[in-house]
Amino acid sequence: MEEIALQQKAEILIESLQYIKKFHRKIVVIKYGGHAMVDEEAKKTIIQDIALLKYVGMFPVIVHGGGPAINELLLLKGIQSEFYQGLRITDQASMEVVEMALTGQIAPQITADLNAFDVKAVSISGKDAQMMQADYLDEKLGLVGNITHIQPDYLLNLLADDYVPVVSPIAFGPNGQSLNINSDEAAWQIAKALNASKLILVTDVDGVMADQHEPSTLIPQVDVARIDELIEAGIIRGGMIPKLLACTQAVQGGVERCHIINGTIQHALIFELFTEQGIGTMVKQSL
Ligand SMILES: Nc1ncnc2c1ncn2[C@@H]1O[C@H](COP(=O)(O)OP(=O)(O)O)[C@@H](O)[C@H]1O
Ligand SMILES: CC(=O)N[C@@H](CCC(=O)OP(=O)(O)O)C(=O)O
Repeated sequence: MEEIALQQKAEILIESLQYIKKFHRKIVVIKYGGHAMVDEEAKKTIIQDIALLKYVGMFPVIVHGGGPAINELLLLKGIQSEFYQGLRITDQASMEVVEMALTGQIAPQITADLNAFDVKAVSISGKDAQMMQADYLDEKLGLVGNITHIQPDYLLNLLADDYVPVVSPIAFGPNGQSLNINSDEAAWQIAKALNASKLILVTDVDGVMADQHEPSTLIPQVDVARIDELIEAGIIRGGMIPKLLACTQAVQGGVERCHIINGTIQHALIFELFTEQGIGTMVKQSL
């Protein structure tokens, strides 16, 4: 019995060998969405998975979100918040709260959790070293940014020194003004600038579904050429639109594959990266 269990363990490790080899020394950008951070058990396994990716020789880069935590802090401070097409209308008072939640709470927590696994993680704001530069997107949205340039040197130096960067989606705007960036947007821009092999968007739904409320209708692969059609048909709505647009930009910008996965499934990242069938929805470019 004991021997069979050991044999199975060895087989599992050998099955993952081809993937470990494929992604060795490759950059994988992981967008860790706010909704996937709500479940404590799943949160623990995401951190373990990232630590494992690092220890088998990949270069994970984390871009985190935190919509629910920002909402909670705004509520506590009595500040009303509204969204326009998935983007938070951000005035100066809200911006302070957004920055406090993202760079003051969420990034240091993810970093500390990773460091507890002896991974050298560091939290950085997109503003640091002017890494993520942006302009105002639309005056109706206030302090929301439109990324104009990613300066990747700082991130590349961190990776070369074996650090795992945990990036908050705050950009350096005109005169150093902090600008609020949707984290899906920050993630694809960073993935493209780093020439990443993969972009993985971790959310709290299984992927793109033909019927959004029916997990059995999961679409395992979407070609970028079909995305507009799926949006026009009303199959992809709400928060899924920026995700698929981010995937489109990433794969058109040279990132080989983009995946949307459910981070509330324990060890979702390992399923995606180290198994033949993967998990969630893969977005790829037509051949
Ligand atoms: N076709 C679809 N398949 C799956 N989810 C969809 C679809 N269309 C719209 N959605 C919505 O997109 C949401 C995911 O986006 P969002 O809530 O912004 O995630 P996150 O906070 O992780 O960035 C889902 O919870 C779901 O309500
Ligand atoms: C401009 C804009 O909307 N910024 C987002 C940034 C956080 C985010 O994107 O978090 P999720 O990934 O959890 O949604 C916001 O203020 O909520």
